[in-house]
Amino acid sequence: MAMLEVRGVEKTFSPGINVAHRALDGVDLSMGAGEFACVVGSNGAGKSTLFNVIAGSVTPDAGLVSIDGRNVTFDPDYRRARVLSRVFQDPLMGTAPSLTVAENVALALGRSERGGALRPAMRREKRELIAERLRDLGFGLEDRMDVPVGSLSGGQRQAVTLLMATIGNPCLLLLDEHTAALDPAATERVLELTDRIVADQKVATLMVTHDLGDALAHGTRTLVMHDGRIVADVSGEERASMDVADLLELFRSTAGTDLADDKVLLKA
Ligand SMILES: Nc1ncnc2c1ncn2[C@@H]1O[C@H](COP(=O)(O)OP(=O)(O)OP(=O)(O)O)[C@@H](O)[C@H]1O
Repeated sequence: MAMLEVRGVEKTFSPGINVAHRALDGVDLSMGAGEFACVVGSNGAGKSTLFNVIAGSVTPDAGLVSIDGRNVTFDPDYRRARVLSRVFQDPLMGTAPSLTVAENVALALGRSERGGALRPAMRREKRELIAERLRDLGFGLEDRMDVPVGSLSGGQRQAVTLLMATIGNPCLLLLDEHTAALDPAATERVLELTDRIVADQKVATLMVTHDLGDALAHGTRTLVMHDGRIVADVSGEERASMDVADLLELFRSTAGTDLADDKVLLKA
């Protein structure tokens, strides 16, 4: 069964006035467990709006969204929180920066007392479990459990955020340019970790990226968006044999124009 079904989704902002813009123009998408699709596209193609509709922070004008077989089209975002996690470009959006690494992970585990009682009350088994999960990340965070998340490097913070986003085994993971603020070395490490988490947990994953090389090197599918539509969806051997030049050509032939993305990265 599909973990995510998006059918005929349409969204127009400011309808009825001159600047009305159809941000999503009939989007269909089906994702199975463990599928990992990278999403690329031109400026204003509708990538963020699609994520917002899937996450429930924007309601579509038409169409449906279903997660793990349940129609969630009109459910508010907080009612999807158990089945869906989203990681943003800014790692501080998914964490409490003044709390320690261990406290943040404990909060995500959902079994902790709140506020100041958290640290002394954290039992040894829970600390050991958290240390083990941190060790698995491979970022040395098991030795930094008691430092505030705000003092970590960007890559370490995104590693903690990824752990927190997936510790509750969501059906669906939305990665919203989650490496865009990182340097190339940290980006590489966070993407390797992302690949590992998606493979281990078999979570259906969508990742927006402006790096066309990463969009082909990571995951199992590449989706190309333009003008509110998914204009290409490549996987399997076709994708495996593609390079960045092929992806640009695919964009040109399916969108009918060159890719116009002021944040695009073309490394092979
Ligand atoms: N809240 C909003 N109100 C009005 N227009 C909006 C709103 N959100 C998005 N839009 C418009 O919808 C269109 C799609 O925007 P969206 O942010 O989804 O594109 P995107 O593919 O994420 O772009 P980018 O890569 O440039 O961030 C754009 O024309 C944008 O201006």
